[in-house]
Amino acid sequence: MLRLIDVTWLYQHLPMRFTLSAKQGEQIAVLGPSGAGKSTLLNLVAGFLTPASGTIVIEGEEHTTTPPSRRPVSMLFQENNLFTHLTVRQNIGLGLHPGLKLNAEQQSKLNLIATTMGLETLLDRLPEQLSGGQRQRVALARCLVREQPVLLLDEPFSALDPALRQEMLALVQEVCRRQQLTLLMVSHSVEDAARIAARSLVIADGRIAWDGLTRDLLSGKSAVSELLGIRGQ
Ligand SMILES: Nc1ncnc2c1ncn2[C@@H]1O[C@H](COP(=O)(O)OP(=O)(O)OP(=O)(O)O)[C@@H](O)[C@H]1O
Repeated sequence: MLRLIDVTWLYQHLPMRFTLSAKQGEQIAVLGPSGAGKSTLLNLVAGFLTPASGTIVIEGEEHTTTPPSRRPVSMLFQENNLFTHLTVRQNIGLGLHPGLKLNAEQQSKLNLIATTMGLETLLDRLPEQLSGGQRQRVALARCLVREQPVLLLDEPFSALDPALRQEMLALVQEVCRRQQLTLLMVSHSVEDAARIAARSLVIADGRIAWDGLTRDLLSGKSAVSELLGIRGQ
């Protein structure tokens, strides 16, 4: 369970305020125009930004000022998620232990997630020896191996070609269902959002301008559809 109560963040020109409640295991797409505050919302939940006021509750505990590493949250960015001098195995291992001292149980957890994500033959490669899709797969594996209940994805697959993007979305959806993860995923594509999230938020000018069913957005019937460039039939 995730709750944001009047969480504010002040950039000089754009005060932002978010109130939001998500059930455990709920998948939510975060949509809206460029510069509206989508990444800011995720960064507040992850703890990379500390709110000026308001309250953040995750899994029944207040985390408004908890540092990112101590929040029950994993976050995946659009790019630059991996350490270039570390192998795939080490990059995933960082999700389990910052000093990479893994015990037997952690080692087997790492191997299991690598197999689930189809990375078992790539474990000794460096990121530069991987394709863009494989790199994001490794980054996602590092998030998932931490087994945190909240997963935040900030346009994670937008640099990938459409077929690979669909494949990654299907993978995320399956993992979220299996592990009952609460997902917030920023996307520029309502179609991508619809594949993975029944519920969407539309952020505009630092506020949640709309919160409802993704299919209502897609149909173009909602007042905010226009904001996303969707026209009703
Ligand atoms: N560190 C910062 N200092 C000042 N302003 C910032 C900072 N980071 C972001 N902003 C501004 O805050 C606003 C919201 O940024 P944010 O990155 O949350 O938007 P976004 O909806 O994720 O946009 P995009 O879709 O383009 O990634 C933008 O106007 C941005 O220029």
